[in-house]
Amino acid sequence: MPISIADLIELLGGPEAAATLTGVSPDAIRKWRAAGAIPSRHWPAIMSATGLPMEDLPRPPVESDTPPGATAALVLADGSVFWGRGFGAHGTSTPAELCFNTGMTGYQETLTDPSYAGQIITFTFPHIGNTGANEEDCEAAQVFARGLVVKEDPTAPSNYRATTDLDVWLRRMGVPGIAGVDTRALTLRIRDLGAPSAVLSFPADGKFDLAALAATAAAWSGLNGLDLAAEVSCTQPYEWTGGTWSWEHGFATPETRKTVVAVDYGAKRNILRSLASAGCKVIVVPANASANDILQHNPAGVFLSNGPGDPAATARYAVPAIQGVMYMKIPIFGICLGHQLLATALGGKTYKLERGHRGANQPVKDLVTGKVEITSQNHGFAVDEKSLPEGVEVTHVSLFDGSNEGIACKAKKVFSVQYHPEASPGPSDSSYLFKRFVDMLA
Ligand SMILES: NC(=O)CC[C@H](N)C(=O)O
Repeated sequence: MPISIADLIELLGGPEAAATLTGVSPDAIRKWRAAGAIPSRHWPAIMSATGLPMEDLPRPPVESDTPPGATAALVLADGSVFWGRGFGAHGTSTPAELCFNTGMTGYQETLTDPSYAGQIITFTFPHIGNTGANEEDCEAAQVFARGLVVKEDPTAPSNYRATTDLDVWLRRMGVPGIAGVDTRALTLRIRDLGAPSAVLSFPADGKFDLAALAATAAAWSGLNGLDLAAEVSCTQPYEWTGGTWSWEHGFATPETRKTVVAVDYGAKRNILRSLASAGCKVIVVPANASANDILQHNPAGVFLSNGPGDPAATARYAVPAIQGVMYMKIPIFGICLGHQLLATALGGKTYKLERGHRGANQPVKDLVTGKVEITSQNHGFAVDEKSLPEGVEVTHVSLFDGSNEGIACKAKKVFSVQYHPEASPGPSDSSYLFKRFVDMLA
């Protein structure tokens, strides 16, 4: 069966296809592209490998095309433009991976999750902002996401816990938002084309240079190979105090006994709170802490946090530290990026998912008990089960796409999950994992 250029490029993936196209005449490449034979997400790689100038990307409409009422634009690397109404902070985001999150609640926790560094978040739920914003529902002191895309304009908040509205809060956080976007069309595009690079622009003067915005997005190398944990981590060790929040009591002040060192690759606060509420005295150390830096606190256990970016890039310095801790037979628990790093330290590999998992309704099967948990998730990379060495057990699997969601190595007293047992936002079906970890500690 003859294979088309488009199939060939899809099959090889962008960079490999680009390499095979080196030496092919620019005119031929232009012709294929004009005929729609080159999937748009591979253009940047192919164009940079073949030396074709970026100006060859299709020209987006000129400035005078700004539709009436539009004050912000989401511009994708392929030059397509989604117009809307800006809110939050004026300005233009740095280029980022455009992803979507299916959560219906908890937008403030999602926005402050440091694992979203390097990404622009599209919410598929159309009404974002209804419950305003407050000081308590923050998973970090700032928003690391580079922009926010929503369907409806945020309305005035209706919630007794709100202290301000989403627009004002986002402005304070210095992050631009865009409303009025057809988020269903955008989500289908992200699903079908893979998470594209994009720039969100909400300029104070209302002027758009769309060609420049598209070129900025297209020139960005994407999340592959990027170590973002180092950018969002704390810089000095500190002790975390404070437990989880409840409606009756607010934040708990639990009694803590066993010392746990939590490596901060971009830790969400509710993980630290969950560890404290499970009885841990939590010492947080920076992402680049060595095994010695960790062990000097004499921990009963070590926790590896969630975090942004490509796990393979962070692994370069995180894996030797984790292996040093494992050598001392200290129990380890990892979540999300922490799961990917633990798997790497055990000899496994990670890869980028075709479609990331982001939302609060992700079914995961516990292969040990056969039970299904509905989980909160936010990841674009995953552990390759085939790469796991003997002695490492696969404990959880995604019921959406069969990808890995958890591992354990009993001999080494370590386990980890790809999803978020601390919820925030989302269901707390999996909160038992914090107790399981504490029960392992001497
Ligand atoms: N929430 C996380 O820790 C995300 C891990 C990693 N950055 C990924 O996208 O897969």
